[in-house]
Amino acid sequence: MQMLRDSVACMFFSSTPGTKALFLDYDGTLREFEKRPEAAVPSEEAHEIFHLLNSREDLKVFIVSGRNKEFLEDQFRAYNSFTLIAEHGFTKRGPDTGHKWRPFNPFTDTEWMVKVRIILEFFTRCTPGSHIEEKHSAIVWHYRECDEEYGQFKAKELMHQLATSLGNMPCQISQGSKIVEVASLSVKKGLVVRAAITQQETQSEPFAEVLVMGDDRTDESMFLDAPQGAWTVKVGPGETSAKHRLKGPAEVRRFLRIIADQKLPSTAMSPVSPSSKTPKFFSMDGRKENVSQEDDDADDDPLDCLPETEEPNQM
Ligand SMILES: O=P(O)(O)OC[C@H]1O[C@H](O[C@H]2O[C@H](CO)[C@@H](O)[C@H](O)[C@H]2O)[C@H](O)[C@@H](O)[C@@H]1O
Repeated sequence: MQMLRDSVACMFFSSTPGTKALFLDYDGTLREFEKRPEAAVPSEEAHEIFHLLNSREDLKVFIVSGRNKEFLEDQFRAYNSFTLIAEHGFTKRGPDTGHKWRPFNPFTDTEWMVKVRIILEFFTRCTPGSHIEEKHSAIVWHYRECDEEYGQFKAKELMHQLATSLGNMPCQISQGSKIVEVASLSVKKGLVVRAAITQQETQSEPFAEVLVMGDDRTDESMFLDAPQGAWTVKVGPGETSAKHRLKGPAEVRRFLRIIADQKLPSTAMSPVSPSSKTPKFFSMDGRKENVSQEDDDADDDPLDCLPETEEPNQM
């Protein structure tokens, strides 16, 4: 696995032909963690980057988050070219839904939440510092503010309790960053990526490039379901199926700023001219279409898109 190099950003310049897609997780990827979810809002610096990305007609930005629709709408409503995906793929809002929230699967069953809430309330009562976040299709037990060791111990116990109590109810239990989350079985971030790629293909304009960034276990399905030629980026440490890595949200924002600002740091040069490259196109069966040998090689070394005389800028 390689660290994501700055030079990869040149695949996402406006002078590169075709529409490019960015699938971005929120917590732990675009934003550092905070003790309470409501405190982790985008910084001014992040808003500047979102503003620049929003004004790029050649980019489609997808915020693929575990947050509920109210939070995402509050924070991202100014960016009307963005598609917002709430609760790991439960509902979405963007240009193609007329900026109205639409469920991905209108038959998502959430009746199991009543039973889960009772168990989480019991654990909250006996774990000082913990709290519950209730969403529309998922319910979360937070223990970031607990005593480190005791919180971890209770989280393990809760995972076990949920696994034995929920039987074959249509929900999935997962442990994220200082949270235990129970979500509807029919939601998965990877399905969002697949649907967007397929929709773009049916409009006869497959994405020229795809970038997927996430820090959490729920983001692994995006890495796995992304097309073969996609730039998949794990943010932070840990096992992953992503091909590249960045250290944390600050590096993610720095990388996105390079795309948004359209210049590579220190080299300050423009990317390869549009006419000198054939765009590579993705299809959902994992093959790349319309890919010349030259472009295939460019996948192996993104520095190929820079003029040969320049020194590469590596991270
Ligand atoms: O898919 P994401 O956008 O990464 O959302 C995953 C969960 O993120 C939130 O929890 C995390 O961030 C909180 C704020 O920094 C932090 O307090 C918590 O410990 C983290 O796990 C969110 O509250 C959850 O609903 C999301 O599922």
